[in-house]
Amino acid sequence: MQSVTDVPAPRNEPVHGYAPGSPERKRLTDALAEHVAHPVELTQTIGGEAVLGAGEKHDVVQPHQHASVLGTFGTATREDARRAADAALAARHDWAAMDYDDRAAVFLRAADLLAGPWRERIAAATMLGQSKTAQQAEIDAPCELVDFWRWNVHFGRRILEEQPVSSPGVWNRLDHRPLEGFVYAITPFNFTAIAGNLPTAPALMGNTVVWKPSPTQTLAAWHTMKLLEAAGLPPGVINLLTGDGKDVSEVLLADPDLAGIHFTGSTATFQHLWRIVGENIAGYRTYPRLVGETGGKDFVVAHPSADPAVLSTALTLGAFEYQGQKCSAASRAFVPRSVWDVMGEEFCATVDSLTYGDVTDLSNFGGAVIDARSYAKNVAAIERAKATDGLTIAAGGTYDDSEGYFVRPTVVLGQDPTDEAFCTEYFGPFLAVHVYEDRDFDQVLRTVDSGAAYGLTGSIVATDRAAVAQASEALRFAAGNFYVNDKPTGAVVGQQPFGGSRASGTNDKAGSIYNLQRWTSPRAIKETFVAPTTHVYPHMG
Ligand SMILES: NC(=O)c1ccc[n+]([C@@H]2O[C@H](COP(=O)([O-])OP(=O)(O)OC[C@H]3O[C@@H](n4cnc5c(N)ncnc54)[C@H](O)[C@@H]3O)[C@@H](O)[C@H]2O)c1
Ligand SMILES: N[C@@H](CCC=O)C(=O)O
Repeated sequence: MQSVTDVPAPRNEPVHGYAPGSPERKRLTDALAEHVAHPVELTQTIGGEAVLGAGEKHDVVQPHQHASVLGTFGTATREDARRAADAALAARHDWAAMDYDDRAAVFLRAADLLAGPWRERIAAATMLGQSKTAQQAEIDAPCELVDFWRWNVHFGRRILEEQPVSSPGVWNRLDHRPLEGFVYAITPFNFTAIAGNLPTAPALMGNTVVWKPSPTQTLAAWHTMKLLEAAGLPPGVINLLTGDGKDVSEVLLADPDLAGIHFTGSTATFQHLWRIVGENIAGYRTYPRLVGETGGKDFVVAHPSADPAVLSTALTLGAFEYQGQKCSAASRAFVPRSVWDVMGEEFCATVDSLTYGDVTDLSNFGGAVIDARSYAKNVAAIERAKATDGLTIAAGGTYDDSEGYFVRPTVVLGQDPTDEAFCTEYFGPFLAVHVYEDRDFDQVLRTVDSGAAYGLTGSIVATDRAAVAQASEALRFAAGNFYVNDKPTGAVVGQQPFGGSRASGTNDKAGSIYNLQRWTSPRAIKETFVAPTTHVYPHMG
């Protein structure tokens, strides 16, 4: 049982601007130079020990300059996976028995280290390894990861506080136990904060974890692991394995002690993992908790009353920040003809003016897409658009991978809102726009709702309040995060709990009380102070 004390009040980490001449800009450029000058051996952490993955070796490169190697890892083997699961199970008893405050203190200290002395090291690793600009890295890690760690401690405490009523002579309690076994955290390339949150949220609630980050995010993940160790995380609580995870899953998904999967990534990968768990279901000690936040085909719908400047900015930022590689990125837009006539041309010119380049040149708006696979997928989408009747390239449409995986921000006008461009997640800087007749707003809302399998984020841009209310109701199940007169990206922990349903995931809202609840298995305890000593009821005479 855990005691309940006050924890520090959470607050959102302020976002640094890195303006020319600022001290944080100097620290950031120093950190960038340090990473580039010293490629690292990206070891795993198993039971607190640093060991190189025993399998095939891979380089982590700068996507905007793919000849530049930042580090090398070895793919985790089945043996590595076995040792990691054993280490997690060995650490489980002591970690679960530790008071909540002691566990929380590790993550609060990690948050303060990241907000302070580790800030630029992790931000620079995120910029270089994942091709993020200073702004995009800043809102990811440090800021969002600091927020996850601080807010989770606050939410976890609220869960412990949740206790039943007691009737006279009886004391009822809830013991918020961790799950029985280990949690398998599998994380995506695009957010260092998500990668850091997925293993630590279950750990805060007393679970021990095997963490498998994305190969292309390994540099920042490795530094995050080192930061957690510096914050006092005991050996074995989180065990980091490198590589693509295929062999790891063969071992861990077949383990009777698999107690949960904390996943963020594509819909296809999550469905694959779920399928294997389903096949193995009779072999587990307990039903594994499956928490997965997955893909999106996020919409912006404009009403004829929309402010053209608000719409244009929401589309530019929503679709093209971080090269469209946010699960929340606007990738389909529905714009009334009267509004498009006002803002369409200027919007496309703005998109064509966006600079994508080397992210160490802080004047750039964006960088490259993550790797050759993503580049090929986006090139294919652009070429298909060029070759398809009814689709027209209105901005961008070019690409070049000679130095980095660069795809120009691309706007495609589509007459048919059911075309593939309006329902497939390309996960790149590709925005499909359908211009509709002003009178067809009702029909367009139905098309948006049924047009894609996902349900992650979306926006309505309108000044007419009745239109906002109509869209909010018509699109109630089309997005787990719904925005009014804003871009559909940029959720802040503690302010807009994040996640979606349908093909976008289990909607357990990362960085919220709902998510942390999934990592506990409450035990109800009833204690009777003066216990009955007869089985005879009054009515029995
Ligand atoms: N909804 C959200 O909150 C959210 C947030 C970020 C990203 N995403 C989604 O993530 C996707 C992009 O990320 P990605 O390209 O890293 O996704 P991905 O599915 O390719 O990979 C995600 C993780 O799964 C691992 N993986 C793949 N197969 C595996 C297996 N058999 N066993 C174990 N691990 C395995 C990968 O190595 C990686 O670590 C997009 O679809 C995006 O929408 C969703
Ligand atoms: N939470 C982020 C998206 C995470 C997915 O990539 C946002 O709201 O933009």
